[in-house]
Amino acid sequence: MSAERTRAGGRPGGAHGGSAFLRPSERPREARRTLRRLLSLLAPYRLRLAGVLFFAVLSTLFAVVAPRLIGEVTNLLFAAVRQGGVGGAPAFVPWLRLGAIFGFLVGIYVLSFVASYLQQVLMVGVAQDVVYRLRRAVAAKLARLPVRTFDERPHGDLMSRMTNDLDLLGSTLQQSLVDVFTAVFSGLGMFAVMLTMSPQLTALTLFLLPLAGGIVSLLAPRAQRLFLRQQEALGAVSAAVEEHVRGFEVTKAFGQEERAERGFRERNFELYAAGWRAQFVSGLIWPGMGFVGNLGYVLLAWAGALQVLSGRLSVGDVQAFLQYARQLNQPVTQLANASSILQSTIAAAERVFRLLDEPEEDDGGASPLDVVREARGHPKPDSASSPVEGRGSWRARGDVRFEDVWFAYRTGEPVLCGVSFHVPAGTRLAIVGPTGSGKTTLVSLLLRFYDPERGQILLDGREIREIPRDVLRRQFGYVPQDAWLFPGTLRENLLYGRGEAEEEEIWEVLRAVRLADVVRALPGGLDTVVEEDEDLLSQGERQLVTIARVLLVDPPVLVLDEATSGVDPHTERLVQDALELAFRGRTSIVIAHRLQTVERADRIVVVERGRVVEVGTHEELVGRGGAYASLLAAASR
Ligand SMILES: Nc1ncnc2c1ncn2[C@@H]1O[C@H](COP(=O)(O)OP(=O)(O)OP(=O)(O)O)[C@@H](O)[C@H]1O
Repeated sequence: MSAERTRAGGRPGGAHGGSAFLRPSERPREARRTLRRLLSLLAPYRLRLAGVLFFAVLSTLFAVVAPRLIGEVTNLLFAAVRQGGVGGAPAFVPWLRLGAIFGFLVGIYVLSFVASYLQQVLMVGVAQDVVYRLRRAVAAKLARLPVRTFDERPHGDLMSRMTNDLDLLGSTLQQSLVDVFTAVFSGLGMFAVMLTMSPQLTALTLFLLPLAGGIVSLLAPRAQRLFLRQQEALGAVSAAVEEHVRGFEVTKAFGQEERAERGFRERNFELYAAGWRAQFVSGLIWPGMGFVGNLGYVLLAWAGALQVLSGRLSVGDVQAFLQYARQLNQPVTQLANASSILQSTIAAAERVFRLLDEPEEDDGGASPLDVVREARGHPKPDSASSPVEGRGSWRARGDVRFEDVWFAYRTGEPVLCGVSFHVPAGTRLAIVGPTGSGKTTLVSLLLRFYDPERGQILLDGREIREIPRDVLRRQFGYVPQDAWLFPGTLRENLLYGRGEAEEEEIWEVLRAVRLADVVRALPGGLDTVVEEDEDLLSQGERQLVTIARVLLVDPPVLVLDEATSGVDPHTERLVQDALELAFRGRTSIVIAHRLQTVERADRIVVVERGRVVEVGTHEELVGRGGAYASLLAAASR
């Protein structure tokens, strides 16, 4: 171990800071399997890792050799002083020999330093490469996960795979692994030298070494528990602060400042008490270890002195030995530290691998269904232009049919109960119903974010499960309720579903939805970067962008979740006009909130609690005086 590293490792923590073994570490569930998988990730870097090992051995040279050589210096000086007699000047000082030893020491020091540097460089490259590859794999995986996975987990949880877990993996590979290598090599090296010098003193050192570890194993679990409590208390304080800040106006409006402050004071005191205890107990560990270490040191010095007196060891040897004994503590604490970090890292890697192993959205167009259908003697509808075979070019006519569709997000809580309706190609369907009745779910099933539990959905007479997912989704242009533009340029947002288009075509669409002037007035035109939170574009203009996006794709079916938030009457008219343009010549399925949209629909489906309760045109349904008429009456109230 090089001198720098030894010093840096004097107080364990290394790159991760603090004493890792004092922090509660997570336990991986399948450590072996995860470790094997991690190693297989490292396999392509075999050569570079061999280099890391080689340089790790070299970098420990100084720590292993230096005390022995300095002991040699002591022996030479001691002999010279003895020759001169007590108080007299030494008769002969072997300057040449001393100079050679010091020169050698400097050489080894430089060599250790360079080796340590090269080892870092190699390891950083490997670590960054592995994490880069994993990050790409996770990103690709997220794109292939079914929507259900996102429902079932908090988004923060998934994001944390990408950030915290992969970061920890990177820094451990970069630092802790190197620490482990150097700790092992320097520990073994020093042990071997000590053994050659004095087996008795080595045995004594080995006996004393675990005593310091005993202090750690006595106090560390307690400290870990206390740190956990401190973390919980900190969480409670953060929650209180958030409440304070976010609910500031409500707290004030209801005159609850004092209550809020009292709550905060209590939690703050709990944090103070928990923090004090955790720091106190963990603070005992280092002095305790120091104390035991020093006692051992004294014992070793005494035993060494006895050996010198009996003529079995020289003074320089004992001095070297004492230095080794001191240094030996460092790899031991470093290993203890690294083992805790490694455990957390394996737990993090396990979470990443679990995500990578999540079942993906199947491709759709599952040929088994085709096979079954054909085996039963049903010809494939429209087989001349099959979406499976003509993957790239197939275009539906746009005939959509729901047949007795049942669906539940959670088993036993059906959201759709036997829904059936038909949207002939080129017609417009409005879906209306109270909030929570299942309108959005219908659209989610059509786009195959989820699959029905029973019944089927047909596009041009073909079960949508038989159509490859990518082909299916290309048939739909989706205008979501929330006109969300992702961070990027306006051009990228417009071409999101299309990839590329002629400049003129983009402007044509922009003119059609009457956005051209607005875009021209933007500082960067089409290349203006639109951020989520800034207001270069108004809400209505953002809606127009999402409509223009669909027009550029020109899909056979338009699915629109009509925005509920109102915009000014002028923009509202622009949006309506743009939508009319988008509806033209294609099948349209609209979750409608505006009367105007509903009135113009060829057919209206009224959904209530997951069931279709009425189907008909506006006039028919008004005349019937049923659910639709009540909805209208409620809306105009
Ligand atoms: N991802 C989900 N996981 C679990 N339950 C869900 C999920 N999405 C919707 N639900 C539930 O399914 C039911 C139907 O929801 P859906 O969003 O389809 O209704 P909606 O008619 O579109 O309502 P709104 O008009 O308010 O958008 C509701 O009870 C809702 O709470």
